[in-house]
Amino acid sequence: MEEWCVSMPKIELHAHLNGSIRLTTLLELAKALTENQKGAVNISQVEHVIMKHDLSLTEVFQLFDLIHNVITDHNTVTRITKEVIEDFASDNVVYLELRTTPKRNDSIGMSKRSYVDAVMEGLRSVSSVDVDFIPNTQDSTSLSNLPIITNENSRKIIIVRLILSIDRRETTEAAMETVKLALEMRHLGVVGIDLSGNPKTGEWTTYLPALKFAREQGLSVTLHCGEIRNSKEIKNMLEFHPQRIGHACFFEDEHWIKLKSSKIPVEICLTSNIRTFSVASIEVHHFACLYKAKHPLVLCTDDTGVFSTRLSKEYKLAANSFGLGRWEMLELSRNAVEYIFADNGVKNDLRIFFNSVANNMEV
Ligand SMILES: CNc1ncnc2c1ncn2[C@@H]1O[C@H](COP(=O)(O)O)[C@@H](O)[C@H]1O
Ligand SMILES: [Zn+2]
Repeated sequence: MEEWCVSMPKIELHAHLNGSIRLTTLLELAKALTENQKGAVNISQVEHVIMKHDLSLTEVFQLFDLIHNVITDHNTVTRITKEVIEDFASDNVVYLELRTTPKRNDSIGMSKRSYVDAVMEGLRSVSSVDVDFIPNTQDSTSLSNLPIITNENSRKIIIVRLILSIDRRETTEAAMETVKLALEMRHLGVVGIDLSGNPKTGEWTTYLPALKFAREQGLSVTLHCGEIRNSKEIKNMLEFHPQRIGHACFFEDEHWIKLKSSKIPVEICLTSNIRTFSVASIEVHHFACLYKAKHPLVLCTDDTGVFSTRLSKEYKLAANSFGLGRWEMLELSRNAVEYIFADNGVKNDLRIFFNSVANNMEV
């Protein structure tokens, strides 16, 4: 089962760059900080938090602060991007929407733009697999060259698009700057905007002007929605009708009704929800109910580093917990093609690709 989940081509639509850092890299970088830089970082604390199995949402956001204190300069951003892409590709993810919060740090001359440029440099510097990240003007991707069944010897190809995140700690102006940056960088593969960050912080309405502007300009929008109990926010977010939402853990009856009639696809992050106690146990996870109702769904990892997971593990967990067979898993993966933010050229190539995988599959 595990091997099958790895070999099956997959689509990842909810992965945060800094949360997907390799833990070995995080520790290496934390240890290499100079005494001066160490000021903000307590190494034994980093080690302690990394080793913990379950993390409350509060602890998760403390860990993100630690990670951000270690990943400060452009070269490090480039390095972790490269490693994250290699890790997703080795798990046979063929299409990845990677999201990250553009960060400004005046003391080292980092602007939101130069941060995203450093991410782009990371995409460019991957050499072990072919990375398709610049939208093609000829309406076709390198996927058309992909062998139908990936085997040991075939060279891997991964299509990567970027989503820029707004952190719930930011101001309306900072959010607007992120949206404008996304618009400027569309030709470089930026396809959407995400609202994330500690759900206990701030009001999502602070970002409404930026989110509305993004949508008016044709960017796709995904919102972290219902990570904590907040009935009014969930209701208003659904009324905004984003292209996708993430999590949907603390939904009440009226929210389920709204969600189901809206057909908004949900990015499901099983391990993340269990580890942060957002859902009591896998047996009662809302995946089962939405899957049964044939609601648009996509399995995602959220933060592979922080939650020690990979997309193949999420599929295996779903298969074991909800009794999905190989065919159902492939269908789940294939359906995600319909919810991607990239253009129709990419969508068509992925449809053709998954069709041939399905036609050649031995069940
Ligand atoms: C556990 N569930 C979650 N809920 C909300 N926001 C999350 C998150 N996981 C990650 N992030 C958001 O992504 C940032 C790290 O990646 P980047 O620095 O953007 O690459 C976190 O600081 C947080 O804002
Ligand atoms: Zn997330």
